[in-house]
Order: sequence, then C-alpha cells, then structure tokens
Amino acid sequence: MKKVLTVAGSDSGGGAGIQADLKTFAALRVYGTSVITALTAQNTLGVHGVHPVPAEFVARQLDAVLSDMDIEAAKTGMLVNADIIEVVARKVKDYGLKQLVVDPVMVATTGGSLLAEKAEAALKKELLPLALLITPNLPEAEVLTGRKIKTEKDMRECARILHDMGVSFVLIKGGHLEEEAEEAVDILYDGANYYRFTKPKLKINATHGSGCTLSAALTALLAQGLPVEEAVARAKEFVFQSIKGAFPVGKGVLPVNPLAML
Ligand SMILES: Nc1ncnc2c1ncn2[C@@H]1O[C@H](COP(=O)(O)OP(=O)(O)OP(=O)(O)O)[C@@H](O)[C@H]1O
Ligand SMILES: Cc1ncc(COP(=O)(O)O)c(N)n1
Repeated sequence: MKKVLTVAGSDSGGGAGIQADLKTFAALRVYGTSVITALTAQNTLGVHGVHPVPAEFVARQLDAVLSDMDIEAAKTGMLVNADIIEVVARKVKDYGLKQLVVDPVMVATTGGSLLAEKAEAALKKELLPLALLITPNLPEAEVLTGRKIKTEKDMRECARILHDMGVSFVLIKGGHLEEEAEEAVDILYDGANYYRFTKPKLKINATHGSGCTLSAALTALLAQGLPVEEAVARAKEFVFQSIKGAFPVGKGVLPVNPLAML
C-alpha cells in the first residue's frame, strides 16, 4: 500500500482538514500519515478558535514521519503562519519530496481565517516553487495573483501567472464561479495546455471540506502513479460523489462524505 502525508489543521467537527484527508486516504486505499499544524475549535457553523502548533513541533512531526517512511506523495492544507510554511518548505527540500500538492487554504467556507495575512508572501516565495500541483479556489487564486476572477478566461490567465511562479501544474477550482451556474468547472494548466474538467453543480449546501477532499484524493491518486490529468478527473469525480453522498451533520454547512462510495 502506498504511503502518503497530509500537513494540515484539525477540524474538531470532522468535516475538513486532517479529518477529511484521512477519510479520503482510507477510501482510496492509501496509508495516511498526518502532521498537524493547528487545532481548530470548529463545527458546521464556523471556526470558533485556532490553536497553532509551534513551528519547531511541526518540524519534529515531519522528521518523525519522513525519516521513517517512504512517502510517495504529500499535501498541505491549513498552514497557519509564515514560520510553519518555512519549516514545511525546508523539510520538503531536505527529504526530497517530489509529489507535493499545495492546497493554499486561507479562509474556511463558513468564514474564519486559516492563514495569517502576512504568511501569503511566504506561501508564494517558499512553498509554491516546490509544488507539483497547486489547487486554489477562486478567492485564493485572486489573492495569490492580485487579479479578479469573473470568467473562465480569467481562471486561465491566473493559472498561467501561478505557473510562472514555479508550480508545475495549476488547478483552479471554479466551485465559486457563479452561484447559479449549472456546472462546476475546474481548469488545469501544465505550462503548455489547458484542460477543462466539468461536473453538474449539485444544488446542495454540502461543500464543507470539498477542497480538502479534492487535494487529498489527488495526493492519493498521484501516489498510486496516475498522471496528473487523469488524477484530476478521478479526484473530481470522487468529490462529486462525496458532495452527493453528504448527510445531515450539525446546523450549518454540510460536510462532504468521502466514505460515500464505500
Ligand atoms: N455544488 C457543487 N457541485 C459539484 N461540484 C462542486 C460543487 N461545489 C464545488 N464543487 C467542486 O468541488 C471541488 C472543490 O471546489 P471549491 O471551489 O468549492 O473549492 P474550495 O472552496 O477550496 O472548497 P472548500 O469548500 O473546501 O473551501 C472542485 O472540484 C469544484 O468544482
Ligand atoms: C482545519 C481546516 N482546514 C481546512 C479548512 C477549509 O475547508 P472549508 O473551506 O471546506 O471550510 C477548514 N475549514 N478547516
């Protein structure tokens, strides 16, 4: 069984972060390890508190996993602050992790900041050049590029700008493109070609954890040797089924259900 790693925050409500990632890894039959960057006191209604892990203890967790196990692919989610970003970037280089998926998590679906504003520069400078694949949603792509995104043409333009920052593959998620849209469109750019991935937009308020689940699925599928374009198609289908298979949990935004297909 392939071994993978998530570097992310804990969601006490079980819908996003580490919890979504480990469910996704198990559903896709890879062995999941986890380096926790922060505890969040969170539920389906919002983020009620963030307790960051000291950067040196993030380093210790990374050493524990990476010095012992042969990790085929890793993802990052909530990284909290610039100190943690720097530690993660250093360890990715030290251990020669090649298949790194960066989900540049900034704000929770329910609101609530998950990354210090000052850390955006560190994310761009330290981590993006090490990423095989980056998976921003539209607000994250806007922050990283300084552009507004209103159309698919804007998505393609931002993907090109992010590729120029040193990322091999850029996947811009269009879940937030138009409230009333019939399709959820994502755009992948590899420096030469654009690929368009589309699924019907499900009319249910069940997107808590959808971004985490997508990047975790991509990590699992890359670890299993799929080429990036095929991994994106499979991961998008996985998220679609996870949204479709959501069930009531709490009083707010429904969490996706990565176990829906089991
Ligand atoms: N209503 C929907 N129906 C089908 N697919 C969707 C829907 N909303 C989002 N998606 C898909 O889910 C994935 C995550 O997209 P989204 O743009 O919501 O990312 P995100 O904002 O990072 O997610 P999160 O809600 O976890 O923050 C993408 O592949 C997107 O196309
Ligand atoms: C610990 C953690 N990591 C990531 C997210 C983003 O997920 P979402 O945008 O679906 O709330 C989150 N809410 N909590």
